[in-house]
Amino acid sequence: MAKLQVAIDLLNIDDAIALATKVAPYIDIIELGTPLIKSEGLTGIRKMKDAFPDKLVLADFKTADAGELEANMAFGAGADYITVLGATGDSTIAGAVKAAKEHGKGVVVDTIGVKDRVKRAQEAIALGAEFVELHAGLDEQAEDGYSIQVLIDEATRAGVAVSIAGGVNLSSITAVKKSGVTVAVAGAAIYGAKDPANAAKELQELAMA
Ligand SMILES: O=C(CO)[C@H](O)[C@H](O)COP(=O)(O)O
Repeated sequence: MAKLQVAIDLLNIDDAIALATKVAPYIDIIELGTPLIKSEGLTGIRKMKDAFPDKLVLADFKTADAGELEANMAFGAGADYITVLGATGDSTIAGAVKAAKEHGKGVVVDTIGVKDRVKRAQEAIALGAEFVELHAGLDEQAEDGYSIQVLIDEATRAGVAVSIAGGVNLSSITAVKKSGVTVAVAGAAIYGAKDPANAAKELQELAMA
């Protein structure tokens, strides 16, 4: 059974909260996507956590430096998780982990742009990350020949707690879940659906099957 995370890549917090209200019954983790955080800042995190105090809120900071400082900012605003780039140095991850321990929260390391995602995932878990996102970002997904299967294969051999992000949808969720992920991340498959609540419900049913 995998948890389901909705990645909200909208630009307006009121729209994001309206979407989260529709899908919350089927979702474990509400992610404020990087564009949403750049648009709305820490106030957006506060508003989302205030609206959903019983849900886990993930701030997709994609932190590249000043790990402890940025993690303190995110956790202080109410986030339960912050993302830190796997491509950055170990000390940045370690700094964010230090802040997470002080707040009783968690660090998710995002492997976007990392060549050897499995090796970096194992290193990140050793540094104290709660789980690692095996991630093909929106640009990589748009490249010719992209298939989520590469992430599914990596999850199968990672041997550590991972999520998959990058094209999780109703067609791929069963294979994603079977790969043993801790969390399946779905963005466009939910916020771009005609009926986001129904899309989230169907994804959750398959993630739990
Ligand atoms: O973090 C992200 C981009 O950097 C996206 O939220 C993540 O890739 C989700 O993608 P999708 O919409 O394909 O589910």
